[in-house]
Amino acid sequence: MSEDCICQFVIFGATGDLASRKLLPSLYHLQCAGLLPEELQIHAVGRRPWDDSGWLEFLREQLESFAGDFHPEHFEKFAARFHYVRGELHEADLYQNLAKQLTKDGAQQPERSIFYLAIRPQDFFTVLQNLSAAGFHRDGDYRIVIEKPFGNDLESAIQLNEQIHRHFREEQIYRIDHYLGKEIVQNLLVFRFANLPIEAVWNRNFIDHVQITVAEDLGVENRAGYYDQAGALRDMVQNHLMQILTLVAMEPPPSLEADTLRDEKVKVLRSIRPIPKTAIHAHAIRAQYGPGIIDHQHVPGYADEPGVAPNSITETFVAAKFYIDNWRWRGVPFYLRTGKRMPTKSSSVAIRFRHTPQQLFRETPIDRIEPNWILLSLEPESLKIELHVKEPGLEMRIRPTQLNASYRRDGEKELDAYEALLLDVLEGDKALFIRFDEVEWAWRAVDPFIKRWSREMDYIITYPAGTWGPEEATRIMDKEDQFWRNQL
Ligand SMILES: NC(=O)C1=CN([C@@H]2O[C@H](COP(=O)(O)OP(=O)(O)OC[C@H]3O[C@@H](n4cnc5c(N)ncnc54)[C@H](OP(=O)(O)O)[C@@H]3O)[C@@H](O)[C@H]2O)C=CC1
Ligand SMILES: O=C1O[C@H](COP(=O)(O)O)[C@@H](O)[C@H](O)[C@H]1O
Repeated sequence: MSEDCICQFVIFGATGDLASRKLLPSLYHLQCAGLLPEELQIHAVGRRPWDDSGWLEFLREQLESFAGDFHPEHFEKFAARFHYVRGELHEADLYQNLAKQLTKDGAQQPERSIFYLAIRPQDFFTVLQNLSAAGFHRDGDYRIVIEKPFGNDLESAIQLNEQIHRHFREEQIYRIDHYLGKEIVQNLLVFRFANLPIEAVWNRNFIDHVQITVAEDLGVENRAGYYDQAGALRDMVQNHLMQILTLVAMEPPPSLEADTLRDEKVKVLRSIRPIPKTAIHAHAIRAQYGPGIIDHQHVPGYADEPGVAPNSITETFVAAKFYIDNWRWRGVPFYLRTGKRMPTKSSSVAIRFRHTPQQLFRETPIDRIEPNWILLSLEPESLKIELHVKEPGLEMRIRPTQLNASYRRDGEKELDAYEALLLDVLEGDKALFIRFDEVEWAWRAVDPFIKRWSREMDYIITYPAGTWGPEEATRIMDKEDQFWRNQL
């Protein structure tokens, strides 16, 4: 066994949606690419009454469904790394069994290990406390990967952080936001800071508004246990969308070192204008999907999904407006929107520029002249700039065209966000993980909505599945000529 290899990887919540959809396929792809340390053992923790063979059957099914390419010969080697550990998260037995399994014969302490918390946020602390009591403490070489949302609101996030620090050192904590592992999200930094013409117009003098959309066609699937408590604001806005916002809005950092980047991101979050209690409805709208049609198939509404509480008013859609009160962005609205059961999976940053000061080409009706846009699509990946050109012919009519700056060359393969971030955890590289002050200031930005909505528990508007959300979502826009950009 190589000396500096961290060779024990424990997944809490190994039977959950995150594990099935993302973690297990990513680990499997790393296996296929020969990127996992030879000695790595993976301990799958779940409460289902299985032995190793029951787990392996489940593992195979999940990989066949979600890994894309299933190779029996890679699977055999991958499967050989696994052990199933059955237990309830709040019972000490589980951790004692784990400690036995991770302690070599004759050793005093369990081996160096990574613990991945792919569980509901309300269980994070229970697990950490139990781990610490079982001997996986701050003095050993243990890495803890904590999923988002970190906490349930500002207060609980601060409390959770304090509690964690009683048992573990900050260096041991990897707060993950997998959007930071997406290459196109990282490409935002390159686009902005490696291109002089872009950075020169990236401010309030030229930009009318910014839209960040993360749309999913999936519904809640089988994860109501987690989602019905969380809702879209906590699940997506507080973390993924806020992280994208910081990368769009931040100042150039002095270097790409993890902490200098985080310092700049925190400055953005601290500059977000606090939303007064009386202005919540002008700044945000929440909604829940009803029944509808996606891909020609009827799908049920959220209220009829398995595990959703009767009369749940959990939001599956949020549109919100933020202002960043600094020299660069004062007065420019940032519109954020996310939803489940929208027509398609698509995530984007759409930046609309102001109109030119003079309308010279009068043969094109003024209401048909859309200002320039920069359209950065995270999924499917693309980067476009929308400009005007002259329509061929005698008249000076203009029409929009798109410059496509998409950057992936044929054959260049996308590394999945989780693959990249899991490798970082194995290598101990924290550059793409979140510092607590980022979490804290992101909660401060969304906390006014949480507080207000927690007092409005009797009603939520709905939108038909397969649509771009409720029509009311344009209500938060500042000007009549602003509209959600659905097609890029
Ligand atoms: N799903 C996704 O796409 C993503 C999820 N995340 C984050 O991952 C975390 C988990 O989400 P997700 O996987 O969707 O949630 P799920 O509800 O699908 O999974 C929760 C997991 O915890 C297990 N569990 C729950 N209670 C206990 C218990 N008392 N004892 C033992 N095990 C228990 C469940 O076991 P069982 O299967 O038996 O119920 C399941 O394996 C959340 O923080 C979420 O924000 C982050 C990015 C993407
Ligand atoms: O964190 C989460 O992200 C997924 C969407 O991730 P993506 O990489 O597929 O865009 C979302 O489905 C889930 O609800 C949320 O917890």
